[in-house]
Amino acid sequence: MAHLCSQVLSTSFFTPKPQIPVLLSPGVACVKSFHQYRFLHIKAMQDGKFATPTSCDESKVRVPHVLTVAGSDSGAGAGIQADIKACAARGVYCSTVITAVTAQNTVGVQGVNIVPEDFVAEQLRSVLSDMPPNVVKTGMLPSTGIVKTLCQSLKEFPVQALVVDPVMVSTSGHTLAGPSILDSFREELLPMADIVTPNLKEASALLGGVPLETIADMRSAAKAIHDIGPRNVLVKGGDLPASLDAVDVFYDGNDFYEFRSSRIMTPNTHGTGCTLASSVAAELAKGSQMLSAVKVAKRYVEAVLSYSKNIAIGGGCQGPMDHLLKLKSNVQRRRFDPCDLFLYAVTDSRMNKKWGRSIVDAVKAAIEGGASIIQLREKEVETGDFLEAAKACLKICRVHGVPLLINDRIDVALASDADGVHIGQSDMPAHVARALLGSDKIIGVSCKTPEHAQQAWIDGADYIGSGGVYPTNTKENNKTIGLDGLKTVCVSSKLPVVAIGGIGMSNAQAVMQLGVPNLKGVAVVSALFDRECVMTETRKLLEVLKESTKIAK
Ligand SMILES: Nc1ncnc2c1ncn2[C@@H]1O[C@H](COP(=O)(O)OP(=O)(O)OP(=O)(O)O)[C@@H](O)[C@H]1O
Ligand SMILES: Cc1ncc(CO)c(N)n1
Ligand SMILES: [Mg+2]
Repeated sequence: MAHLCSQVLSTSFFTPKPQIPVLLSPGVACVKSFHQYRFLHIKAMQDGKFATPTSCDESKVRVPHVLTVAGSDSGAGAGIQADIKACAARGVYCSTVITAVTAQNTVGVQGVNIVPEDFVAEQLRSVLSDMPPNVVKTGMLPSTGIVKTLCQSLKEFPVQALVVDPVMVSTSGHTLAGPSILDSFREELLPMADIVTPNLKEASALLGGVPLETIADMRSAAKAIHDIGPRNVLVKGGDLPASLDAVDVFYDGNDFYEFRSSRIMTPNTHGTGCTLASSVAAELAKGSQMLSAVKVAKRYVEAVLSYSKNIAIGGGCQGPMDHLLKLKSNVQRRRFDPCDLFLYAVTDSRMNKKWGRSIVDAVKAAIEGGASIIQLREKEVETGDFLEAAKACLKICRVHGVPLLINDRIDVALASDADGVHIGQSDMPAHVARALLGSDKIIGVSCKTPEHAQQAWIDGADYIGSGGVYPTNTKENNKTIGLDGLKTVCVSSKLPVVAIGGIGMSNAQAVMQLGVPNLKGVAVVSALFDRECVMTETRKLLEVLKESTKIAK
């Protein structure tokens, strides 16, 4: 495999032989010729950075850029709209040349209006002459004239890579580019392409109508299409009948690769092809080699399909996907609910060591016992180990819908994508933590006084922890504020409060019966973790807390 890969990487991407580049300033190059232009991109990619062909200003930041030349889909599942969203999701700037405007929805294609050839040429000139993209990706090219115009423009303004998605028929069966374009595809566009990504019907059309029904057929088709001239071919198997997996066949002229993912059972597959090709283009623009670009793109399509499998947009049977899953997963993260503070379990590395348990085992047991929120307070663990433990705990917490907070360590919270942090008065100020963590994460602050509570509210915290209510030996030199001190803080606090410090089975009821509405629960360390069976102790405490709320009512 390793040698196959190196074969692929060394032969598949660009044909021109490298020449000596003209470097005008370190890291940034002004380029004189087509070959130098391409070589600089290869070199920059090898160095992990790109040269900006038209700029010699070192202070400017390079942005990977894909130009998509495609049709507009009013339903926004495919076409230009899918391309922009896929590029945005992959962190790449996307400019657009629109070749046709389609009236389309989840039912089908109601109309197609082709943009005049000279206006496609004008859009191409506008973008290519002023803001050269790293990669051009093509979608719907509805006329021979438009294909020829594009090829002409690419000769005039060469780019690092050309990704051709030979869009012909929509999934609903409507013709988007008729057979008249096939000759110009075969004769002009495909020979310029670094990769072409036909689905089964398109591969068949490019080869004069051969039937394609098996993976073996897809391999033969990939080889035959490669003979037309593109450097790489990806025959997509989304529509392969009776296939449990979604299998795509990649051929680089030497080797075949099968990219497999499980087939996601969903009607929301409109635009998978556009999304895949745009994602390949985006990865190439960021500097990936072809094989890894295809691998990453395929994984992204699978993730988006899986994320979007149950979304309901439109009444037809071909729904769109939701490309911006990363943004959405933040937005849809369960918001902090003050009731989460009810039984707040705080881990302690010394106690875990004493009882011979891992952090993960301690967390698992507390959750099984009914803890409603977990805080990892690990003062004696190395950062790397803490991060790994946090990630493992997070998996368990997510399964049970229990939020996981990290004590003090904002870096560990960020790196593990934990639900938030709990910070003390001498840690990073809460407003700085808020700026670092963003609006979705939970922030709790330890407060002993009404002034602390007021500041926590101003700083954007979600809750406060108040104590020590009783003397405790888990925290040295910690002033005890007693039930009175707790009550004073609760009464003044605009935020929900969890009581902490020396609370256990014997005194939890007294705390909960203080009778202040924003006291939402108790945080405990020793009462759970300095015991032989964490799960049993958590269960017992939960019962005590439930009982005390009944009494309070
Ligand atoms: N149900 C599915 N589950 C997983 N992957 C899928 C599914 N359907 C398609 N794919 C993948 O999506 C990518 C696009 O393939 P497909 O054959 O659907 O292209 P297409 O027909 O050009 O798409 P469209 O015309 O809908 O934009 C491929 O990588 C394919 O394997
Ligand atoms: C505009 C447009 N481009 C591509 C496709 C293929 O999915 C589509 N349905 N519509
Ligand atoms: Mg399809």
